[in-house]
Amino acid sequence: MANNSTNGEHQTTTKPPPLPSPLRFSKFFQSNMRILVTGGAGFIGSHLVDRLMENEKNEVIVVDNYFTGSKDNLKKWIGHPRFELIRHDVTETLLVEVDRIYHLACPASPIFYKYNPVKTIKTNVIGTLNMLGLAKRVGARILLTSTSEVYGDPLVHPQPESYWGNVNPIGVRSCYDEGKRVAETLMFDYHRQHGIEIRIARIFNTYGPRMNIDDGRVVSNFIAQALRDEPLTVQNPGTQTRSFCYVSDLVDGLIRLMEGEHTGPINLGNPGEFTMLELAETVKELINPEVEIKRVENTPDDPRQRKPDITKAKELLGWEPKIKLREGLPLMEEDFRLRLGANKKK
Ligand SMILES: NC(=O)c1ccc[n+]([C@@H]2O[C@H](COP(=O)([O-])OP(=O)(O)OC[C@H]3O[C@@H](n4cnc5c(N)ncnc54)[C@H](O)[C@@H]3O)[C@@H](O)[C@H]2O)c1
Ligand SMILES: O=C(O)[C@H]1O[C@H](OP(=O)(O)OP(=O)(O)OC[C@H]2O[C@@H](n3ccc(=O)[nH]c3=O)[C@H](O)[C@@H]2O)[C@H](O)[C@@H](O)[C@@H]1O
Repeated sequence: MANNSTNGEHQTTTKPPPLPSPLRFSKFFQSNMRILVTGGAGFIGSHLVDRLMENEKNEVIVVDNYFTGSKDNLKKWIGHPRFELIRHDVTETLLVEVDRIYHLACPASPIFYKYNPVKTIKTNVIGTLNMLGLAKRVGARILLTSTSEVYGDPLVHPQPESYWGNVNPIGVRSCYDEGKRVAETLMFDYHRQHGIEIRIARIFNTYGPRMNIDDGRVVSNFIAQALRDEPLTVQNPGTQTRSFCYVSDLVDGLIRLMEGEHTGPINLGNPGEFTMLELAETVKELINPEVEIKRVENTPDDPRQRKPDITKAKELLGWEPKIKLREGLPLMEEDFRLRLGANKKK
């Protein structure tokens, strides 16, 4: 079972990238970097937009269909002269003059991506094709937010980028994990065939403020449950593991990857690994020591373990996460308290 040998990073292209639009060289052109963020109204996307907007040389355009995202996440930028927000579904074509494309659009919570699996596949395949077509037409560099789910239920632990994965192609999660695998394939085919500048991040579970309260993912579920005095629902067996990365660390990694020299795929995640029972105990201790922990049925094909090998991110991007789970959970708790109107217990 070993690691597989052919990894994208070594497959170079001989074609030069296409030239940007002639408008880029016109005397009226402003020196700003124009950046498209698909899925920018979502959890990670809106934090990425905040960071990109801090640089006064950046203009940011967000496209989103608001399936799981919300204008609320971007309210501080609406009306800003360097910011534009477009209601658009990435399964339809789009033409905008941009230099960079951060392609995040895709529901990420298993509950939401399984809700309409055909739409999830279309978003991953047709959506990524459309964004690659745009990148080709305007000469933009494009970054795909892929996922640790491309490793499926991994038989190698921790997971390096060279591992090809253990994925069920016909299961209820396949719309997402196989969808992202095809999206990665498309990225490399456009790179080899058309010289497009690509970047691929394989993101491991990320958490933080602005996650939807009823998002269904484990960290947001446990925090909301603890604040509502509801039992923390640990899905069986409870020994399955995940590694949780705080969103500000992740955004830093995404920007380093986009502006660096390497195509990836590169794992971005926090190697701290916890069982779901350990996570529940930690949330209970930090947020509500009285809350009950309840065992519930799991869903099919739930990966049993996940932990990123981040050697490449360290060496090639000089990146590693700074915020530990015990530091990140209280930051998220504060945001959830405000939104739920839950007072702190003395
Ligand atoms: N959060 C994580 O732990 C994690 C882990 C691995 C990968 N990722 C990837 O990162 C990206 C962002 O994840 P997130 O956690 O912010 O999720 P999210 O659901 O909060 O954000 C996704 C955004 O994409 C939008 N969207 C969905 N389908 C669309 C479509 N067809 N057209 C236009 N917009 C569409 C949604 O409305 C939402 O604003 C996703 O691509 C996800 O696969 C996230
Ligand atoms: O890291 C990733 O690549 C992926 O991480 C998550 O996928 P998953 O880890 O399955 O997300 P959760 O729904 O948060 O589940 C994590 C674990 O917690 C368990 N869980 C979930 C919810 C809950 O209430 N209780 C509970 O024990 C699940 O069984 C699972 O074992 C994201 O939602 C995916 O979009 C992302 O691509």
